[in-house]
Amino acid sequence: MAVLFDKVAIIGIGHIGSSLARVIKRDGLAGRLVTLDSNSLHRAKALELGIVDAATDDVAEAVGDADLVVLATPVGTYADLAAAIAPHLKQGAIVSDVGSVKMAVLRDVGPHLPEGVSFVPGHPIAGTEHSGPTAGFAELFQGRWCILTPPGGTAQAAVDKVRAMWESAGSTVEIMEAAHHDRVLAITSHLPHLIAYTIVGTATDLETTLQQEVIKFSASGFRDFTRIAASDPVMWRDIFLNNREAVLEVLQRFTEDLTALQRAIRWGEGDKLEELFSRTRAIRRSIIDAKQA
Ligand SMILES: NC(=O)c1ccc[n+]([C@@H]2O[C@H](COP(=O)([O-])OP(=O)(O)OC[C@H]3O[C@@H](n4cnc5c(N)ncnc54)[C@H](O)[C@@H]3O)[C@@H](O)[C@H]2O)c1
Ligand SMILES: O=C(O)C(=O)C[C@]1(C(=O)O)C=C[C@@H](O)C=C1
Repeated sequence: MAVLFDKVAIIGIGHIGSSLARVIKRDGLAGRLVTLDSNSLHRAKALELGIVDAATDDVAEAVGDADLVVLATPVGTYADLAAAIAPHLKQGAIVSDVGSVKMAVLRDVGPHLPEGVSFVPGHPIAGTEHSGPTAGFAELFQGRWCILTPPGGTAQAAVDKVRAMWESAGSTVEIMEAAHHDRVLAITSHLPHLIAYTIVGTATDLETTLQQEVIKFSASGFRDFTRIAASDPVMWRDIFLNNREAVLEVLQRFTEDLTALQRAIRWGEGDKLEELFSRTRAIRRSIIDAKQA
């Protein structure tokens, strides 16, 4: 692919930032690729891996002259980072991000950006439970969705350039309202993580009483939960604190459904259990069929 940007700055060269850096390098999307990261070990590793041209902790050096700046740190850092980078942004620059929530990004980043800078928030729906620059890989975004939530009035040319970058990564891009994104992701991503954190926490507490037997006899169902529950604690703390309303809403609904199941088990209502399990089995099969089509 042709060069999309003369200079790109990635803020945070962890799992997602380094995966994007690998794509940018692989596809020659930037004339120069610089990272700003507060962790000196991550800066050194990114240089050693050859996935960036320069790594710094100096904001002006990183974002000065950049045509695209991508925030790829936990969303709780965004407000301070936006305030720090804003004075160094050039006219015509695009600011984007990869954060897992989007309303909070509009709230925390948007107000800091000067006139003449375009804002195209993004969220690649791809990731693993691993963190840091060694956990990244260029194929991470292949065949996955990337949601962009540009605020009304954003220059179309800026949206098109960010779209082209994600399409080069192999993703299908969808434009969405930030509030809608947060409600959808609350159920498809945030609630499942909360459930995984809870179930592994409960099992570990029980294990103390049952003396090690929970982990010892854990079958694949529980192991799947432990993978999700191994996800980065800081990243997920920030997601829940910054998508509070949408998560609390689906959690309320989930709690009611769980109580209904509890009742069905207590009163021996097998038909109710079987009806739900049949419905969810059909959903799983339709997801697999849609993927294969
Ligand atoms: N991991 C996933 O599955 C996934 C998927 C999609 C989106 N995201 C989003 O991507 C973002 C990054 O997640 P990740 O998994 O790559 O995390 P990560 O921990 O692997 O990487 C974060 C990087 O940011 C750096 N950093 C942290 N605070 C900083 C600061 N104030 N200034 C400069 N650098 C700082 C860290 O040193 C680290 O290198 C988060 O906003 C997350 O919500 C994550
Ligand atoms: O597969 C995983 O490990 C993930 O949790 C990835 C996952 C998800 O929930 O789908 C996690 C958070 C992101 O914002 C996007 C993707």
